[in-house]
Amino acid sequence: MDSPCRWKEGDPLYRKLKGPNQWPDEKYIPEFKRTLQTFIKEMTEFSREFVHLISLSLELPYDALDQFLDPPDQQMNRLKAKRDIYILLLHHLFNNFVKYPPQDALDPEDGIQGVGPHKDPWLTFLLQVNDSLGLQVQNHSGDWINVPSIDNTFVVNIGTGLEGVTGGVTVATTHRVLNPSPGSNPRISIPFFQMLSDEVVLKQLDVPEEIKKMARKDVVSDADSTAYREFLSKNVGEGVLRNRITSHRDVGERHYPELL
Ligand SMILES: O=C(O)CCC(=O)C(=O)O
Ligand SMILES: [Fe+2]
Repeated sequence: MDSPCRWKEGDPLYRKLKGPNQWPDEKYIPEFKRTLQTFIKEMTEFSREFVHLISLSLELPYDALDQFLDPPDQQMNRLKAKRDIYILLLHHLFNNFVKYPPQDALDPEDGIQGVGPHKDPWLTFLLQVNDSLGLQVQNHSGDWINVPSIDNTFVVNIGTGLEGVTGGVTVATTHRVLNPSPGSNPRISIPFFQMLSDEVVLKQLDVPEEIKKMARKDVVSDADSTAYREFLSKNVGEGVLRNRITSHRDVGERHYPELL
């Protein structure tokens, strides 16, 4: 779970993208590391069961999607954190992770968009910790719909990789986050990303014809899907690296100029 950096001279560059977790000092946040390690372990097991349910609902063997994931004991999943979490944790204990301040607390130059329209890579399980609105999903007609927080409930986002391997039956969720309206509380969320194995090349599964017919052809999305095409032509590690350096060009120019 505490992934070491696996890259060594001569290895593909994408192996540099995974490194050890940066835990805050226990003296400031006692139990933080242990609590989160438990959370990640339980989410890893739960998300594994969840992909089995997706396979079964597509009338495939329960483990049909496992080939795209690392074995359970080596799988590295990802929680998203922002730096100010550590400060928040001192006050509220565990349940805070990504914080979206209300619009009136933002620098006007930064706009009100917490995260722009996009699709995730594979499967995301999102805990909305408090009830400040911000997350929106785009329906098939192109309208943006608020996603309210419901107690003890995960929001599950389907990603482009999963859409690709099911031949479009499980449509990737286009979503975005707006900062909460002026005067609201900050919005807090904990996204858990189930990660694909870097070494696999995604390929379409043999989904039965009568299920494949259910794939929608008329989906409107404000997010483009180039990442998905990358995933189908190269292994996942290459696709992720290329996607990161194009979405964060400044970082790409500094660390991977030869790839741009
Ligand atoms: O914070 C959220 O609620 C969603 C964040 C998100 O969409 C992402 O990190 O991919
Ligand atoms: Fe997302």
